[in-house]
Amino acid sequence: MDEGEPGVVPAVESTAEDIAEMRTRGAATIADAAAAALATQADRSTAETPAAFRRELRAAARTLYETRPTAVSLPNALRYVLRGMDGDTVADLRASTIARAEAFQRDLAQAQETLGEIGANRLQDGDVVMTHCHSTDALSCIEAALEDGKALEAIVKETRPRKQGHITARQLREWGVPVTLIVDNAARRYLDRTDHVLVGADSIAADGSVINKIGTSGLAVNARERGVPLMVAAQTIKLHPDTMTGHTVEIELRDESEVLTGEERASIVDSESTGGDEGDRSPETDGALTVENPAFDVTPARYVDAIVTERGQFPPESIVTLMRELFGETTDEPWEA
Ligand SMILES: O=C(COP(=O)(O)O)[C@H](O)[C@H](O)COP(=O)(O)O
Repeated sequence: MDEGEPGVVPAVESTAEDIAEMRTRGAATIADAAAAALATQADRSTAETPAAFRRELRAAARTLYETRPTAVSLPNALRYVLRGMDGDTVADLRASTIARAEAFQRDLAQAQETLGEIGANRLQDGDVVMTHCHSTDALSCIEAALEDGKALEAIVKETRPRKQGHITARQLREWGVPVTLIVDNAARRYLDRTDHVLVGADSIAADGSVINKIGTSGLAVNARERGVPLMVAAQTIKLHPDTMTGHTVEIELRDESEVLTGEERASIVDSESTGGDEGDRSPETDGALTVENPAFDVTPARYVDAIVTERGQFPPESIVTLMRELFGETTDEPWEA
């Protein structure tokens, strides 16, 4: 991350670092943390003029925006809060920004609950649900189904390289759901006894394609081949308005170290094959061994059976109508103003 922008309070810097380092992760959780950070910036700002206050809030939003590129919930949250910054005095600007951020957080929690109730209707008593990664929106559907008295079982994909499947498994066990944890490569085999694949989303494009944790698209293709429906649980904050004007969603590439330790690299690229010294094994010098670590992939709309939002469930091809209604045709980046 950069040096830091003038006026940005340390709490915002540390929220940004938590997001970048994935101590705070998952699209909804990131959006919630970003809104809370803007409220903290507003609260702790020492700006003496309205112009300075606005500058600081924009700088704070930029700091948060630059952390991770794929989950659109982050810029959507920042845009929402900054648009609510209103007033002619620092006191008014502070109060309106904090109120707007708090409203955002309340709505986010409410949307997740509502979405869960809608998604739960798709799940029947006795169903087996396969999950990928850890999605609070997806889990909300399972929680609501359990509250309705339905017994569910889960097949939880480990989700390499960071194993967010363990977080999902822990939550499901806390709720008393029987869990079978599998490695990602076993998914197709276990689709034979799966009734629903249930995943979340980091972004949803105007054509209904779903951007989610790497491996989602392969799972979706396999699920279609096996005749298992794929349901995406995603609050409308995951709709990516820029895709209405043809922009593509940037897929985050993460560090090699999540995939391969230095020792593992050395065991692959030995001194013989590099023709160099024992110590000459850094990623820079072992140019011929490239590790790529995309964090997300794109699942085309045709493999998705339903997108469940707090506004109802939609066939993916019709999501653009909701996107237009909620975001209009254009978006701006108020932190660049
Ligand atoms: O892909 C991930 C998390 O990726 P990462 O671990 O890289 O952040 C989740 O499926 C979505 O963010 C949805 O989560 P939620 O439903 O909680 O918003």
